[in-house]
Amino acid sequence: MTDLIMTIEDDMVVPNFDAGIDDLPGPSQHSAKTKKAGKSKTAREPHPESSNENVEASDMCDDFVIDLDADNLQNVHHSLDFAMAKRSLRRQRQSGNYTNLEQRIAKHKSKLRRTARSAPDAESTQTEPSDKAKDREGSNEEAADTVETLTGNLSDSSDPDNQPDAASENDGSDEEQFFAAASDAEESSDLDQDAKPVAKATTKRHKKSPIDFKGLGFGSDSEDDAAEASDNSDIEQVPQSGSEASDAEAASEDEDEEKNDTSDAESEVDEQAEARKREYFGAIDTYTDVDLPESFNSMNLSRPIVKGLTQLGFTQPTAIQAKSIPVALLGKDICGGAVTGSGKTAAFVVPILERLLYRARSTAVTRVLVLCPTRELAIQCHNVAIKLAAFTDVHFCLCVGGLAIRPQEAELQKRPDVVIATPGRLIDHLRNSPSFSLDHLEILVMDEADRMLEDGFKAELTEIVKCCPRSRQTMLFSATMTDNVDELIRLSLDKPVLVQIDSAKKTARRLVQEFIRVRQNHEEDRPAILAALCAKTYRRKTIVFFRSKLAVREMRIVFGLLGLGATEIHGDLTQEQRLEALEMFRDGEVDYLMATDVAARGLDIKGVSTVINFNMPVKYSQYLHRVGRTARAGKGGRSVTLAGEEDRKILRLVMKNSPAENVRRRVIPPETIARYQDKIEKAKDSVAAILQEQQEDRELAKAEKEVNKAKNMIEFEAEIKARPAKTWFQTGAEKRQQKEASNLEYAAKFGGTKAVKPEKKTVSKHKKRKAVSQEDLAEQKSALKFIKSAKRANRPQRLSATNTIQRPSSMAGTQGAGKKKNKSRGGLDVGFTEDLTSTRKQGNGRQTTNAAGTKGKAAKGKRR
Ligand SMILES: Nc1ncnc2c1ncn2[C@@H]1O[C@H](COP(=O)(O)OP(=O)(O)OP(=O)(O)O)[C@@H](O)[C@H]1O
Repeated sequence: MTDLIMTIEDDMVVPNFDAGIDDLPGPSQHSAKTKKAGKSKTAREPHPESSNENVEASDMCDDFVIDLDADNLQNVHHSLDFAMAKRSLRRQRQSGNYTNLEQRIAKHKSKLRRTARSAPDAESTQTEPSDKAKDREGSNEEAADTVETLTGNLSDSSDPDNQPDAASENDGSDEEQFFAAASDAEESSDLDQDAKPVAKATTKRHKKSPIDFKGLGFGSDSEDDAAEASDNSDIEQVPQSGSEASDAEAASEDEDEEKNDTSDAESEVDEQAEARKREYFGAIDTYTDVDLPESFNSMNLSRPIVKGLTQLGFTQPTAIQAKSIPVALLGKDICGGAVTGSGKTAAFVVPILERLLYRARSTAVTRVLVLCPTRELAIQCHNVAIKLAAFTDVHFCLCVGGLAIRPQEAELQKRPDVVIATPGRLIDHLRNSPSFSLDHLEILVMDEADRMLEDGFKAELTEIVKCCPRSRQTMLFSATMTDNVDELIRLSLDKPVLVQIDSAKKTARRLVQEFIRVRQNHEEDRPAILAALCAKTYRRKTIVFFRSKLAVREMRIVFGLLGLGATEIHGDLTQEQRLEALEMFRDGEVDYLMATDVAARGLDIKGVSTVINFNMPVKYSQYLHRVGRTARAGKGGRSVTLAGEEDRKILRLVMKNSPAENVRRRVIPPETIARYQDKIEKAKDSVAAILQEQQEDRELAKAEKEVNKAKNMIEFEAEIKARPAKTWFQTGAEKRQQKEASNLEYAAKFGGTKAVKPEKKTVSKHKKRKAVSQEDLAEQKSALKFIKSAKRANRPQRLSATNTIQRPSSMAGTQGAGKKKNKSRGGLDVGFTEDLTSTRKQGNGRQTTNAAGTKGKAAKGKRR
């Protein structure tokens, strides 16, 4: 490929302590040229995103990462060249002689600890209370309650009640030792960390290890492990064992064969991905000479855009914005990657708006298309775009599935400047909405591009891309981008610029990740662990992710019975119910949002303090997106994952890609689990009854919908028959097939992840049908029969380019969201959005949470 390719790399953001970093021998993946350029920038002021300094530094020196302030780091580098030492250590280890060097490292580390202890507490000067402080608040609240539960959560080793159930575990000693270590670490994080953050960082940083499972209590149960766990229990000793652990090769000496294999496989996969990336993006040359803008004002943006940004409180660009906006304004294709919550939405919306300010206004055409993988994400993106464009005359249209199609068609007929859509609905419009086309498209954006490529949208995307002019500018953004370079080639980016701020495997810098081990024979403990966690520790704005919809429904009922306000979001709900649930959670009406992965990507809900993974997701990228719902926009947050034995691979990736001081282990004492198990057991019958009731509700609602549909068909038969028959891009079965295939492809390519099991759609449908009463079934059948015959009657008619059949206004009036018809286009945009989000106004059977967690009476009342 002869394209001129430019890449902006991590080291373009200059951390506070660049001098120290630059002194390090650069890792091999950074070209000498880039390093040199990085050095030349050391005098520059810290970037607004310099809060990312440690993460970025860790990218540059992936083996030794120190979370220190500039002075300490310089001390370290001046006194010992760690990277060199590490290499020698490795060599000496191979020859069996490393005592001397280890002693040297140990000496320097203890010196470092001494320095760190005497160093002033940088973080304690923060105005915002730290997460730890907030947790401490929680702890105090808990103290009045069943204190042992909270301390139990943190496994207070001094409390006999909090000791692990030795009888039930075969590795009591190593667990006990480890609990002590975890407990110490956790408690000190609550009580001491603010006082000694540097000391903590110093001692724990060396635990950064790709394969330090023992550190999390996931190691084997051998005596050796127990001994090592014992070492780890003394936090001051961690660096010694940790320094070994931080060296992937060295650590592999202590790991079992399986771990070695996986580690090798992972690095091989990484190398392959890197090679593919380089092949596609060509020689890595650079943007290092470009002065990155440090404020929006210095980006030469127009006044209306700056006003929009200011109104949203965006004064300084985030790193991804600082790097990609200037490139996007040049009209170049972009492949942008930055950690979750880093402001990628504005990174593409701002240049779009800026460019649209200079559009020819004589003819209205759709010039920009933004594709999002989920409806909620598209709605959110639409809202952000409207706010940023508040002082411009740019018009938007939202086209997402699950909402009335007619109002969207009406909007599209007005040829909005920007269409924000989900792929399926967009294709529907492209095929069936008269006069809508992408012929004049200038910019195509794909948010969460990797998800769209990997998750069954590939064919749809290809179809959409085919409909766009080749001359367009294309921008792809995601927090987990790089694995899909092959797919990006297919999307024919033209001379793309890679704007990769953070590694595609990194979590947000201020995210603390906790793990709770669920032993092989204790899988049934999960509900009790979750209930205990939420009832006692994580009481506010918490999202809980599950693998299945049934699990979401069940746990929501359990939460209701335990008096915990929760709502749910998953694919079995109508779009209105999904939006309703989000709104309730956003507004703080409930504290818990129980979700499947439908809510894992992109959602930006202010103040989410905790994300809990009831199960570890099957892909590491899913994990990153899930935990990315907290710790956004530079704020702190916490994730808690219930990890089983089968989750080691993902856990290993977490360990490898997160600063060690941000990874914790949490232990919940068996008594607490038993207590909550008891409560859940007692509620079992109620849960079953409520589930049954919900199932019946759903079936009835479905039947009601079909009947209404049939009524409409009868009432408007002539008009409906006169319409052109819709054409579909893919059948449901084809789509499912493709999703399975792409998941398998992903698993085969990138290993370390499992293919998603094919959905058992037919079985569940069958079961559902069984549950419906005979009467409803008969009603449904006759309605469906009628619909089918009406459709059959329509079949010969096909959409043609010249077809301009007008829909009867009476039909448009039946679509709830389309009722508002503002005269000005701007008014329409806003009204449309309001209609979408304010589902209450539409009487859509708001989900209310009562003690039993059942859906609202509104729906039932409506039915009656
Ligand atoms: N320049 C800025 N200054 C302050 N806050 C910002 C800025 N840019 C974005 N934000 C805020 O950061 C948060 C995250 O932004 P956004 O949703 O665009 O992140 P993202 O990178 O797309 O996340 P994800 O990968 O999860 O989709 C939002 O609440 C947004 O308001």
